[in-house]
Amino acid sequence: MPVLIAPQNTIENGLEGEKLKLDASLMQNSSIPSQFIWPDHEKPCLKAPELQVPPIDIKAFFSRDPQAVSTVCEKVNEACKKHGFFLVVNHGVDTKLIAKAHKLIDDFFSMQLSEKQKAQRKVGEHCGYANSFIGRFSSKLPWKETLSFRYSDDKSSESVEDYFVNVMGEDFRQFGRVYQEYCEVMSNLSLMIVEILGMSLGVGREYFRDFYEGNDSVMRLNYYPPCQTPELALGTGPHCDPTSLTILHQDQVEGLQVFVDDIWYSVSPKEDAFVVNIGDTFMALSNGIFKSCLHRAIVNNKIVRKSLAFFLCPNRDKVVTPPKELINTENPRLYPDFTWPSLLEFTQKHYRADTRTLEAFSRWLQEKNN
Ligand SMILES: C=C1C[C@]23C[C@H]1CC[C@H]2[C@]1(C)CCC[C@@](C)(C(=O)O)[C@H]1[C@@H]3C(=O)O
Ligand SMILES: O=C(O)CCC(=O)C(=O)O
Ligand SMILES: [Fe+2]
Repeated sequence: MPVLIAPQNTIENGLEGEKLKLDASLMQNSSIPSQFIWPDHEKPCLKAPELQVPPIDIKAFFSRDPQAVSTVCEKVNEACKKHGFFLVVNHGVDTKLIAKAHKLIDDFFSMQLSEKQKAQRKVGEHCGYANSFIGRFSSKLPWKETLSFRYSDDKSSESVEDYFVNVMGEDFRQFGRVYQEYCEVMSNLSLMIVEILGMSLGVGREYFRDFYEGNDSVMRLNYYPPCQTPELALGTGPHCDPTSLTILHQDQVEGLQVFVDDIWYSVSPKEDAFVVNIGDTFMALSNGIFKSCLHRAIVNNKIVRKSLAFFLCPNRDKVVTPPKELINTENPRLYPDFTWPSLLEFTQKHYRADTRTLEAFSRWLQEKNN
């Protein structure tokens, strides 16, 4: 099992750590540190064919017109059984809110490093600011900076606004308010999408909607600086999201690629659409019927690329177990019962997310329980 945490004395705290921080000097370098160079078999193809992902019309589905409902369910079913990616359009999310959320990514990541490090992600935790993930990985470092924070539907939990004020200071109250609103909208959109997934799997509208009420999710801002050698680096390496569902809004810079039938395809940005993909947790919940697939983000040598990623996660007490309708002789049980916090701990401390995460996690659980 690949060791996830780099030996602390080599990268994060040592001089090495400073040389690997993504900052102006590193971005102007014509040659990038070896820790950011991916092995030949994982280097990106910068020109990839376009993946045909179906646009799902949310408004049409909720019009309750039987034809619209059945068309949406057919498209979702086909896409999720094959690669787990689809687009959501006619979603009703305020375009001004999306624009504000993108603008604040620029505002945050253009700050001094010392300012950003007030939110520094701590080893073993998944929230906070990360710069090239030094101290997390010892090689194949992603060419990106990220800021991740928790969003909980439960009003008794710390709000996004309070998180930013506590971590960054009173000047970030409005910043936090924007992302609190954005996360609330994403959470509501997620519940509509899991209603559609329930109908597509034949378990009805309410099953997954009830499961994700009171969700305890993760919001992530991805910031990919220009890289002088984009053919050697990756903004985000090949992975499957361990979470349940990802709602991604790309800025208008190409970068997202999905691995389908052994070919890397690009999913081009569309301003009026969110890209939605199934994560490992929902794949387990659907007993493997809907797929969580390998994807990555490439970088370029000219312009910053940004993306907003909302990762739907169930409340910590929910047990991930498929509805009985999805278990039968043709579809025997694939994964053990688990809770999201245990899968999260596994990906944070023991395993770098890839296509085998759930299998490795199942073995880890078994060893832990024996
Ligand atoms: C709970 C999470 C862990 C990651 C962020 C969210 C959901 C996606 C995960 C991630 C993006 C999968 C690829 C590897 C990763 C390390 C990354 O590139 O950021 C993952 C995130 C993480 O572990 O911080
Ligand atoms: O930035 C992107 O387009 C994809 C990022 C991603 O896959 C992730 O953050 O999990
Ligand atoms: Fe992802």
